[in-house]
Amino acid sequence: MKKIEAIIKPFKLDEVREALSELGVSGLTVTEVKGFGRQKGHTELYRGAEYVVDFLPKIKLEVVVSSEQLETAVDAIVKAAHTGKIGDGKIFVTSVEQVIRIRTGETDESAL
Ligand SMILES: Nc1ncnc2c1ncn2[C@@H]1O[C@H](COP(=O)(O)OP(=O)(O)OP(=O)(O)O)[C@@H](O)[C@H]1O
Repeated sequence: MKKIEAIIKPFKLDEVREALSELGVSGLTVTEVKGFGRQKGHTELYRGAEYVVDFLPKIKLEVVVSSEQLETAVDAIVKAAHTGKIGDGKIFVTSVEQVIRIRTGETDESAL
């Protein structure tokens, strides 16, 4: 199993969530975060306003998928979150050792 951590532009969240739902992804976690990438020192447009980039609001989306689903899920996120403009975000993939559904005690793929 793999955890995909995607830092995306906030206004892209609905599109990304929809794309993942279409793949049958049944759960995910979203956090409001702040960050910067290479654009530091430049300006970025956020909700119509130009910001001199310090820390910009971003969404961190975490989703754990089976290893077989990884590539399709990453592709879907990239496609949905892409604008081609600076600050589109980044995706980090890590391995997950164990998943447990607390209510039923199911584990790993059955618990996703
Ligand atoms: N190396 C990193 N480690 C942790 N978080 C990162 C890293 N790089 C980027 N991020 C996070 O991803 C967000 C978006 O990054 P961003 O798209 O600006 O990266 P970039 O490499 O500068 O690419 P681009 O040229 O498209 O702007 C940042 O605001 C930050 O929250």
